[in-house]
Amino acid sequence: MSTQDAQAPASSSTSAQQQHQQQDASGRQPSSASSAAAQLTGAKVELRKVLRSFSDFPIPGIEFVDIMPLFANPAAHNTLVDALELQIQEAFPGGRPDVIVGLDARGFLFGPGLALKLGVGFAAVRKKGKLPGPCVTAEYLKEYGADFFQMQEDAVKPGQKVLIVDDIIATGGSAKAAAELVKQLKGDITGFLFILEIPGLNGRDKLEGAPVSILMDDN
Ligand SMILES: O=P(O)(O)OC[C@H]1O[C@H](OP(=O)(O)OP(=O)(O)O)[C@H](O)[C@@H]1O
Ligand SMILES: Nc1ncnc2[nH]cnc12
Repeated sequence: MSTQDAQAPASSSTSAQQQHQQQDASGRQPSSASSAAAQLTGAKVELRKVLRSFSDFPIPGIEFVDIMPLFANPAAHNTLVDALELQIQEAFPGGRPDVIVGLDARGFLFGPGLALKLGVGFAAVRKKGKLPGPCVTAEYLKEYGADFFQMQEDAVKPGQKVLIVDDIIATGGSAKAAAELVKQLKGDITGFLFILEIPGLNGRDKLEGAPVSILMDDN
């Protein structure tokens, strides 16, 4: 194991919405936008401290970023979901999506909770052979192998606004395949949201036509 051990972020369980409504230390009511921006900046700092990484997992040469500590502690989990909600408001000003599409398996850790918080539906992209009924299929290559993804044919309705979410973008192969599935279902992809990016793999270059937002982006 390397880097930091899991720590709970200092953040309280105050929701993003509640935080908007609080006054600052001087007693003035800060603008909702600047309050949200400050909350988001603080959350990113705290969440970074919680991540850890493992060398040579699952195969030699891969530096594996472990996101599980984000979910091990309720304060970190709450900070994450609040931060993702704020990131969506900041990065995708066109309004809420109709559906959040999350990728098997780590996109399932926070995608449904985020969809619930936004009051929208959640749809699953699963590895081949796991979903019953008629499905659409797309092949993809990722950082350490090839695979197939599927979605149920009725998971997204034609014209629905779709936000695709996953924990990590590495080569971008998984997210690209998820986008192909949404396009097969005639969904309208409004964007891609990731918690973090593995640098040096140019994953974003594979995702054309919709904005990409990364919560823990260094830029
Ligand atoms: O950008 P890419 O190169 O496609 O890599 C990113 C994908 O790889 C990881 O999933 P993985 O396939 O390891 O499956 P898991 O979520 O089931 O662990 C990660 O959760 C992303 O989905
Ligand atoms: N380096 C990495 N760490 C964690 N998850 C990954 N998925 C693809 N590449 C990864």
